[in-house]
Amino acid sequence: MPDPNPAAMEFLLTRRSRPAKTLGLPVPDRAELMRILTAASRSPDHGKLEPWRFVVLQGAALRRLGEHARARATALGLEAEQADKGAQQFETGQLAIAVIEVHKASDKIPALEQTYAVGGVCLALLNAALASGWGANWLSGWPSHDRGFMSAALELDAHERIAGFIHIGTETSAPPDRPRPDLDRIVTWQDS
Ligand SMILES: Cc1cc2nc3c(=O)[nH]c(=O)nc-3n(C[C@H](O)[C@H](O)[C@H](O)COP(=O)(O)O)c2cc1C
Repeated sequence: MPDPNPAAMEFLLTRRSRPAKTLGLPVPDRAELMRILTAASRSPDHGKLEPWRFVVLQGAALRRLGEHARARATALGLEAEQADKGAQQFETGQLAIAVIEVHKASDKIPALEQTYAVGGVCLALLNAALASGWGANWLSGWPSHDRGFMSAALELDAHERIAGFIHIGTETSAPPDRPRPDLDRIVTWQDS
């Protein structure tokens, strides 16, 4: 017989992100973040390769990433609007966790499965923050795909890349929910 957890199911059925730009102070302290990161790391991981790590970014560290994003935008010749889009999450954010995909050499586990696992960690991190009562938002943006930014701002090695920045903070406004997928369009049933 199933052993339901109605509170967990209700959370999953109603969970939603809060836009990063609406997140304010306070933010979780180190002890609470360790609990949230522990929950995030309790994620499916084929072959137990642990192909991820976290960089917790706050205050001056976030502003420094903003400066790196501006410098890369200039080096890449991006328009001002693009530069702003890339830099603003670091210039205005209070707390963000960079989830780093750390590719592990393996004869058995394809790289794509490691990428899927890290995506799962990002969602688990988002959900752990939301379940703890914080607002949270998973952002990427062009800097997260720019090798120059990855090297200069976070000193990532060639086998590492940014899976996402999970912003966490206090919700200051409650935007309406976004439309959700129509299950009738995406579910097929096969039983014969
Ligand atoms: C890999 C990934 C990257 C994303 N990057 C951005 C981003 O850079 N900017 C943005 O506005 N939304 C981005 N989003 C979408 C936000 O996380 C958005 O708030 C989310 O889709 C809302 O979903 P939820 O309410 O179900 O949590 C990204 C989502 C994913 C999965």
